Amino acid sequence: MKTVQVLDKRFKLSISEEDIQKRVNEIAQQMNKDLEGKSPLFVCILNGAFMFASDIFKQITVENSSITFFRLSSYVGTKSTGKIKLIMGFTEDLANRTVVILEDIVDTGVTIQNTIEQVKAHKPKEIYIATLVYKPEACKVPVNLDYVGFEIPNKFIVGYGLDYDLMGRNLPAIYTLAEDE
Ligand SMILES: O=P(O)(O)OC[C@H]1O[C@H](OP(=O)(O)OP(=O)(O)O)[C@H](O)[C@@H]1O
Ligand SMILES: Nc1nc2[nH]cnc2c(=O)[nH]1
Repeated sequence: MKTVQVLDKRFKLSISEEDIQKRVNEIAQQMNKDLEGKSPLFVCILNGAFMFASDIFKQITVENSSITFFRLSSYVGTKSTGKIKLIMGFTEDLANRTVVILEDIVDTGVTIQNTIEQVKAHKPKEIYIATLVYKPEACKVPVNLDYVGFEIPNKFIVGYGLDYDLMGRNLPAIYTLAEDE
């Protein structure tokens, strides 16, 4: 399937399901090496990262790994509102833990920056950051990403957890908004 229609917009295939799975696998294997002996706590940023987090976490073999969920929201349609809303915070104790933040996308960087601040407030031992997709041209804040699946141009994407007006999250590949949309 080379193009998809999501609501009123057309999107073109940009990262295939096979390429995503291959890259996710590589990242998970690297994490298994880096996190050995650290009893890491993975933090999935809902909603968008649920698919990435699930695919990564299934392949984590590090002893005493656990996962929790944190929910923020800022996008409406294809645009960021610039304001982050905290919808669901942490219930776990992050103090002195190795925390691995799992994001689907770092775009302007505002969400990841906000997440890092909130995680830091809980005094973790260290923080690793993983994102499946990164838009370097769009990112407005300095952020140190430990694991990046794909660097992509500054265009709106959908699929593999990412939505357009709540739709399209179930697509197993990533699609980019068509040029003429
Ligand atoms: O780098 P930024 O410009 O801040 O954008 C990245 C964030 O945008 C999306 O979340 P969204 O606010 O759409 O919520 P959702 O995950 O529930 O779709 C995505 O899941 C990231 O968390
Ligand atoms: N669906 C979607 N959500 C985003 N959040 C930040 N950037 C994007 C994007 O390109 N697509």
